[in-house]
Amino acid sequence: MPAAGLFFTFEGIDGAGKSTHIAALADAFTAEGRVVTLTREPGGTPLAEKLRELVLNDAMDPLSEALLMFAARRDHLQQVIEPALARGEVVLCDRFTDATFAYQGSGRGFDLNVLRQLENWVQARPDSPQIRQPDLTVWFDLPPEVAAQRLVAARMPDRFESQPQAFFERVASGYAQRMQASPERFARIASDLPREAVWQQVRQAFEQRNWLPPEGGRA
Ligand SMILES: Nc1ncnc2c1ncn2[C@@H]1O[C@H](COP(=O)(O)OP(=O)(O)OP(=O)(O)O)[C@@H](O)[C@H]1O
Ligand SMILES: Cc1cn([C@H]2C[C@H](O)[C@@H](COP(=O)(O)O)O2)c(=O)[nH]c1=O
Repeated sequence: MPAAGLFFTFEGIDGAGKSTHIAALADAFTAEGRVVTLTREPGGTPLAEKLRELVLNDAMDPLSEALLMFAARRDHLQQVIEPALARGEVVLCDRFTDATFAYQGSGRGFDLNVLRQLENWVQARPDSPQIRQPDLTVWFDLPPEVAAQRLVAARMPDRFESQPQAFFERVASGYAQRMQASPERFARIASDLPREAVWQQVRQAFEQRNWLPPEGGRA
């Protein structure tokens, strides 16, 4: 029987350490013989990458920002995520809808009920009464002041990365609320630790759910 598709998303404030570990997870699944689709939001398709350029660089009001995030997501789901899951692949997606609730909802103060409605429309599936949601969301939880220190050394800030620390405190509390609402979908990773200690938590989150074997556990 072909393997079932698996959809995993990675969340956290800017600089929390997602990218560092997504590549290692892709290697771990590939080593298990799985085909991996590595992708990101906003982005992942030619159209969604164009929308990414706009939302990361152009000034706009919170409703426009939220609508563009969901427009990019709709295209990404239809062109990349759903087809990959239908082929039985492992989809590793750097950010998804929890980011919209955290950034546009808690960060910008945009109406959460409108976001819930958009989530229901955009993630609707023709073959199921349930909307598409990740099988697991890995949340890299890092204090905003630590993330800011890490990013200073890393790159030029975009529209989101240049927000003040209070914005990222609201974003972090938005992630905490999303986890509280669906605890079974989340693995919280204490991320203010050395890279190897963070990786061990990430790996264990997948081993505990039997999506990866114990590290070094194969002959
Ligand atoms: N555990 C760690 N300790 C110290 N520095 C780290 C750790 N993990 C990642 N970093 C560094 O912090 C910076 C941000 O990491 P990374 O790019 O992985 O974060 P991110 O969550 O993907 O960020 P963004 O969402 O903004 O793209 C990088 O320079 C990375 O090398
Ligand atoms: C999906 C999504 C993303 N954002 C923000 C969060 C980040 O600041 C950027 C993406 O940059 P990254 O380096 O690729 O993480 O976009 C958002 O505000 N809302 C969303 O739904």
